[in-house]
Amino acid sequence: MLKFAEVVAVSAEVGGTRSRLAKVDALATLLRRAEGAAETEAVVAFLAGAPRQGRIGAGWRTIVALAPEPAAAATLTVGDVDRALADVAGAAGKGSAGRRASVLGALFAAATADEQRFLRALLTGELRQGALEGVMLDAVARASGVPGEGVRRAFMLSGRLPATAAAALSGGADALAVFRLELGRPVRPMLAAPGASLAEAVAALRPCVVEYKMDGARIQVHKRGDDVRVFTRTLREITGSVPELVEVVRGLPCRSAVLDGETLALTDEGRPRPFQETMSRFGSTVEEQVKALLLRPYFFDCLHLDGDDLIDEPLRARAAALRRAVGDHVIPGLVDPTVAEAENLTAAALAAGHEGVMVKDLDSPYQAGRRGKAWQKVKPVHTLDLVVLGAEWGHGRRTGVLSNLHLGARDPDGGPPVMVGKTFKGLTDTLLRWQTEEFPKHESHRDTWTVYLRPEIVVEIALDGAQVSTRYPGGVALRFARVLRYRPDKSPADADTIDTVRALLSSR
Ligand SMILES: Nc1ncnc2c1ncn2[C@@H]1O[C@H](COP(=O)(O)OP(=O)(O)OP(=O)(O)O)[C@@H](O)[C@H]1O
Repeated sequence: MLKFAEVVAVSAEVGGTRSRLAKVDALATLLRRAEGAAETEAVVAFLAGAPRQGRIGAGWRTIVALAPEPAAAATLTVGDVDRALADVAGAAGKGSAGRRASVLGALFAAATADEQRFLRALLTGELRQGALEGVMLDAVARASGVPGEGVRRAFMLSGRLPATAAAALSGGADALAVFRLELGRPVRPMLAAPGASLAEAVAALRPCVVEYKMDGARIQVHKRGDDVRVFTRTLREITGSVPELVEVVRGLPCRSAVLDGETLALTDEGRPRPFQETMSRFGSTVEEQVKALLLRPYFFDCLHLDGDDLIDEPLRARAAALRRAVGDHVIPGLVDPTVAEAENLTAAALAAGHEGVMVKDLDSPYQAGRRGKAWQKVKPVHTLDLVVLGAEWGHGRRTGVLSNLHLGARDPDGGPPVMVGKTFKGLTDTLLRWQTEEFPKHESHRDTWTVYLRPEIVVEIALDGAQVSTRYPGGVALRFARVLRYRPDKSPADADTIDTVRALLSSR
């Protein structure tokens, strides 16, 4: 039986080194020692910062207020903590608040000072480390002896890191092979790599499709008869917020389907409404709620149709299934166009207010969770998704307002984000107001000029490129960065990496 203190120690070790290899080693050593599925799942969930019970129903205030005298010796096991959290999460009905408080009180009282700190961070969500996923998958592969590809695939199909780890460690490759696309359970979306130019992307991927890259929000829709569910890019279910999409999909001429697409609302002139408005329909708080916006779906992929799994089929077959399944709701695009035709399509996409186009290899399978070369995006401006590390108080007209943002790129090895620049350009009054209200909720500390944040908020930045810098720790700084919009649909694990920023040095 693993001691909880061992998990806490490994978490500190992983956080304390920048070496990917050392992180993988430390995690794999611990995973090998876990006994049975429940213990493995709990260890992986703790290390990833997300208890497998999900939300346990105790608020932030309750948790930070728990400060009993720490235990002198580490006696808690992983199982003890996991059971206590299950108990707290399961408390329901009359007296449940009291029950939660007493179980949590006893748990904290049995914990050492280090364990208390870890638990507090775990339960307030501060420890949630999406960035650790890649490292953890490598560690699972190492500890189980299963090739990384098999582990990654099972995770992308299940979306569940603890269950993937438990299957790999208990049953190896055979247990992972059982993971399949399941109706009702979202898979990680396939992503696109930046393409250099339209002509190069078309030449590299031919035969290809070229489609509008619409400026909306990603959706994945699962239909089983009348049961329709809608998920976001981060696999959050939003079915209840988007009845009009549910209705469209219910009416499609198929029994069962898994569809991938983009959704947005249009103005009366048929141009895309601002991204923030679409996101506000997903229940986000970034901007004021915009009422009575009718979202429309534009589908571009089909992973399952009427009993057939298509995820490993080439795009050519998936696109044919898509047309059968959704008819008019297909995203605008051309199959196997000439470069001149693709250029006309791009001009039409930009003229209609969209971001650019996607070029996709017709022979490629659906690579869930991958940002591969089979899909390439071609956009006229560079954009990056960066993590907000802090914001400075403004001057003059902006006194008392959090303005100049500190921006960080993701460390692909799971370390803290690396600062690459600052900007206050592009911030509207609404965004400034929102920042000033929202940022203190994510504060880690502050000084006279700056409120520093936990790395939780992702912002999309437009820029002209990057330059070598001696001032910033990654050796690279953004050129002419300006804020485009906040990305509540992305977690810091989805942010662009320092390697992507460095790659811009050569692409000028
Ligand atoms: N035709 C399309 N095919 C695939 N994705 C599309 C298409 N049109 C719009 N999109 C959107 O573009 C995204 C894919 O681009 P990318 O892989 O760069 O993701 P991203 O990091 O969210 O990109 P960006 O920040 O540029 O939107 C998808 O997640 C989807 O929301």
